[in-house]
Amino acid sequence: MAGRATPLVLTLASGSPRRRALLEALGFPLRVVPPRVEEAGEDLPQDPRELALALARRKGGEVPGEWVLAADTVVDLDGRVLGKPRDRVENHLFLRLLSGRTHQVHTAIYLRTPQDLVVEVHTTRVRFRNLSQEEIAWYVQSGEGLDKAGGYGAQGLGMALLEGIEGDFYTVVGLPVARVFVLLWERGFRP
Ligand SMILES: Cc1cn([C@H]2C[C@H](O)[C@@H](COP(=O)(O)OP(=O)(O)OP(=O)(O)O)O2)c(=O)[nH]c1=O
Repeated sequence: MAGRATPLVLTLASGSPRRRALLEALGFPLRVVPPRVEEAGEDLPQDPRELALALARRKGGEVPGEWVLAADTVVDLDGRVLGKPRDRVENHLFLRLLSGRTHQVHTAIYLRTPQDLVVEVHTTRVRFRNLSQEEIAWYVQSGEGLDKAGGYGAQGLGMALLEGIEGDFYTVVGLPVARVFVLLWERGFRP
């Protein structure tokens, strides 16, 4: 119809319910297309930040659309990547490693627009309390950490494990949402 622009839709190349909820909370019209990518492999970088960037690119590059957003979150304990735990035993191990220490959470974002492509990585430092074996067992049996990088969710029961956070909280839970908001806003995509 003359004079009526097609409403913009942001294609979210992610199966993460967290990412979806954050963008929906801001009112962005979304189309969710989970990418089917291998998140492991010999061809991926070892460096945690580079790994997050490579995976975000891989996810976003898979999905067609005019406005496409993808992200990847990596937990980095002194250079060692802690991915999603394979099972409860590994989740237990991860929490023992994280206990009483500070780690970094890197979230890379990939935003493809009709004008350009932005790929960048954001980092937040998270410090865990000293956790007892009983506390770790309590958390692991909840199952909350199993689908999350590092084996915990700072937005859920995992809040009880934290001593402090330095940086953007939303970077920890999977999307530096204020930065995404700015990138979209600057390009004329407003919720
Ligand atoms: C550290 C941490 C991670 N996470 C989540 C965010 C991400 O969803 C997940 C890391 O895995 P990702 O591979 O980044 O994302 P995903 O597999 O859930 O979704 P997709 O690849 O389809 O986009 O861990 C939390 O929800 N809370 C936390 O505190």
